[in-house]
Amino acid sequence: MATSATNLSTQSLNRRLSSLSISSNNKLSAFSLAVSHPSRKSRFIVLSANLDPKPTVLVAEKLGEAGLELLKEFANVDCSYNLSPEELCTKISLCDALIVRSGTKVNREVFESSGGRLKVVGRAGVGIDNVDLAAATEHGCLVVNAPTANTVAAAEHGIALLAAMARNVAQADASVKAGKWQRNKYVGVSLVGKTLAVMGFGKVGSEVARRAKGLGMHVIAHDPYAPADRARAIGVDLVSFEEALANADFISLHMPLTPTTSKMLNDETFAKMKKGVRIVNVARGGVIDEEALVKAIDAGIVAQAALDVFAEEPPSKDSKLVQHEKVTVTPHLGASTVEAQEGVAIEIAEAVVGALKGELAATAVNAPMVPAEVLTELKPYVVLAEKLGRLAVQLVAGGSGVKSVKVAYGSARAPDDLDTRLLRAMITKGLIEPISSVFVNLVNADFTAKQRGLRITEERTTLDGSPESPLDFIQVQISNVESKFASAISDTGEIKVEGRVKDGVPHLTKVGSFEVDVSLEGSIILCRQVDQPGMIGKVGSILGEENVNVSFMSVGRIAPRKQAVMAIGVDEQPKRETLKKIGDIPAIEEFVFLKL
Ligand SMILES: NC(=O)C1=CN([C@@H]2O[C@H](COP(=O)(O)OP(=O)(O)OC[C@H]3O[C@@H](n4cnc5c(N)ncnc54)[C@H](O)[C@@H]3O)[C@@H](O)[C@H]2O)C=CC1
Ligand SMILES: O=C(O)C(=O)COP(=O)(O)O
Repeated sequence: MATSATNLSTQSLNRRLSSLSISSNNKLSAFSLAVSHPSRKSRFIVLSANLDPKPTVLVAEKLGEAGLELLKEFANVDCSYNLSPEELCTKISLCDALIVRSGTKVNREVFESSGGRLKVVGRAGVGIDNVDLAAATEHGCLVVNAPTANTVAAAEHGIALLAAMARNVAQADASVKAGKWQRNKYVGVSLVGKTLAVMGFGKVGSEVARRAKGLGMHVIAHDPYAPADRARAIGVDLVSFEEALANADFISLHMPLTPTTSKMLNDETFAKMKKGVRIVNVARGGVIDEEALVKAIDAGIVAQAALDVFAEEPPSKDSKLVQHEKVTVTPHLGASTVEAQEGVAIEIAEAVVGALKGELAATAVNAPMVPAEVLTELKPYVVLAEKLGRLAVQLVAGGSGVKSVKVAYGSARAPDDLDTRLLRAMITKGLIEPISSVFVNLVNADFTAKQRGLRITEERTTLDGSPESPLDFIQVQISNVESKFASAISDTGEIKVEGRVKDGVPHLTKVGSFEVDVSLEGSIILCRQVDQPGMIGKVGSILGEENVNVSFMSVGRIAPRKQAVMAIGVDEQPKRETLKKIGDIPAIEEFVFLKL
């Protein structure tokens, strides 16, 4: 890896070659050019090009070796720890994926600086409060995490802090090392028979509860979203927030940091706690109002606290909370066991590699998670959905402005058995990409549609028949627009295209009110003509003369010798003159060429 910075002034632009990334075989793998433009607000525009077919993964915090090995099999891996925010923003334009732990803020500026190249952010752990999910989604960047591999480590650390706090282990240790022997000062309290309130009964919370029961504690839990049967199975009572506060001798926090949980423990809530309560936090510092905690300790409401996490990390050296003798602290070590870090590294490397390969991630945070078996089944319908979107939008006459799209799914399956989020996203992609420079994927589809004022409604028709295949047909209708191919307008006035999957291949089966049957591969010419003999031959020979290969032809007609629509699948894009020759055939009333 080499970095060079050279100043090249021009009249109006101040360009700076910000970084050069050289792959291990010393070939230039990518470059980025940072341009600061005086007339624009933005500090710089990053132009970058990837000259290496292998994607580049920036690992910005320490990751287990096994995960790095997995990444290296597939990508160029750049391990650069302790980057400043500016360095991260500069480097990111050369990266397809970024892997972080809790110590890196992946904010909006990071996504903006990536110049669209960053496709995946992998959080090697659970909490994604350090990643700006809205910005990621707006930039079409998938965020994945590693939600399971550090659960036990975090729960064990919670229990370690609970016991260490109750028996003053850290304070007594420091005292002995300072040459003292203060046996009376460090008398502790017992855990057995005490009530522990677990706040947030998810993966870590339930493992803490299980272990605390083993220590003879009475465990209650508060979690508005936890299933009661999971709590019952462990022998834990789910209670209200107020009940938990009023009854707990110990409170252990295990919820994510969200706008709702931010400063959940504050002056008001400390006042509702049992006098002498002890608090453990291995979740996120921000769920406690730290100033209020210091006050509650000094007022004798809270007897002790044991904290692994802080609102600001690292906390300031003179933090009253950290320095308080009744507070035991660790530097965010919950996930830091050898075993957990290996597990997390593998879990995140697999998720990031899968996402870079275009697979749908099982641990996606900002996109629908689609189980592998559902995906296999839906695959051809996903292709069909995108192609129908592409066809429909190309039928709109310029300037009409697409605002309202109705998608109808015909299926013999019960509505609950058909998850259409993936299909809707692909239709959106098909509708938007041909008419804009925006890149649409599963992550940003709904956001992009909303931003463009595109309203997509879905309707399902439950059909009789076999629920073996997930869908019978998909229809895309665009309302309140004119069409450049009038025959695509249905009886009810919308542009309408319908498709089906036949033998695993997506087919166009209806245009407006005309039934056709053409496989959706290559591109399509649609012609409306007066139904008469010889039309297929005439059009076919014009295309043949111009060396355009016809893959499929189908004619749909209202009645013999009346109007018909001919759909012709072509492998190559015909030249403008060739299309004109088709249009000049006297019986052809209108025609359109559609790129798939
Ligand atoms: N200190 C460390 O190194 C580690 C910290 N963590 C943190 O621990 C926390 C829990 O992680 P997991 O159990 O894996 O997550 P999880 O998602 O399995 O569980 C979180 C639970 O909190 C509940 N919850 C959400 N809002 C709540 C509210 N207002 N009140 C009560 N409960 C609420 C959810 O329903 C869920 O059951 C997260 O904040 C995570 O970032 C996790 C691993 C290591
Ligand atoms: O997984 C989590 O939520 C954690 O807090 C662990 O953080 P870390 O990966 O150790 O920086």
